[in-house]
Amino acid sequence: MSAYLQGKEMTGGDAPAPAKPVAKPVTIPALQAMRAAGTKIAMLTCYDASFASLMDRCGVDILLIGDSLGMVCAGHSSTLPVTLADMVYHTASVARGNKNALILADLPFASYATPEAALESSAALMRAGAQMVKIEGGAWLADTVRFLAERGIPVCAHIGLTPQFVHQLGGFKVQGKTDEGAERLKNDALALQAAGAAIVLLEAVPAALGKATTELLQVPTIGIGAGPDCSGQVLVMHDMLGVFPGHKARFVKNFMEGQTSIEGAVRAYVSGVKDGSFPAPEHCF
Ligand SMILES: Nc1nc(=O)c2c([nH]1)NC[C@@H]1CN(c3ccc(C(=O)N[C@@H](CCC(=O)O)C(=O)O)cc3)CN21
Ligand SMILES: CC(C)C(=O)C(=O)O
Ligand SMILES: [Mg+2]
Repeated sequence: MSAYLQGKEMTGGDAPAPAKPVAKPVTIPALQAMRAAGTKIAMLTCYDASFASLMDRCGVDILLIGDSLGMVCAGHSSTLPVTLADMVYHTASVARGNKNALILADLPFASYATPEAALESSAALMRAGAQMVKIEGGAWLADTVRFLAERGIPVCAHIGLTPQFVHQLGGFKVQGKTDEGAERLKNDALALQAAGAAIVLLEAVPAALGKATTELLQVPTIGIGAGPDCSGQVLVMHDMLGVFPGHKARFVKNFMEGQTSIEGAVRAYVSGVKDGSFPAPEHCF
């Protein structure tokens, strides 16, 4: 035995420290398993390498490079001015800071008008480090979802309040409030799942509809203003850190309150999602 090991044995005496759980990369099958096990999925938007490193360290499961960057980073009043080049730049930045979180990037406005355009735009994001792309729209996008999924591009389908449709919706308004609207949303979710969507994201819908849609689907759902019964939650990082100067939506909670660091706030968000305490009734429609 080497002197080094002998020395260790002589000073040792205590039981070996329990192995620190090694963080594993979050994969799409892992998200499906989390849904099956009832483990909530914690997602945050992220736009740069430093925050990616921090969020990854705090156990955020999915980092979303959201086209909300046009509003929170660039100061626009909607997400429409965001370009594919903007999304590629921020996706590559986040990917460089990340180790284990799954990287999801938004396809920006008008970059997925046809399946072929969606493939080309998605390929640019995947080359920059995205592992899944998100598109806004209902059953009309089923062919696009299938076209991407069949070619190795996992898709998150974003329904409910779809901010790229702000001009048709007449503002950032809660969706699925009527019986007809709720039925349409559920049918959209089923059609997108059948086309191969790996995740369905529900934005600004009544909590009861978030629950019903989640129960109807086999794939995980991620909610933002869609109640506590989705498989996971997402917030815009500037909202949960209380630094966005614009209008504060009902679903937003400032996790800096009661914390003394950004890392503390992100950890509070992750545990709030995981233990089901976020969203609370005051954050729901
Ligand atoms: N900072 C930020 N946070 C977001 O959540 C976000 C963005 N930006 N940009 C892109 C979209 C826009 N989103 C928004 C913006 C505002 C409301 C909002 O104020 N909703 C009203 C509902 C009003 C109604 O239905 O009449 C609310 O009271 O929450 C919702 C979603 C979500 N996304
Ligand atoms: C609000 C989330 C879901 C989003 O799409 C974004 O940040 O762009
Ligand atoms: Mg978006």
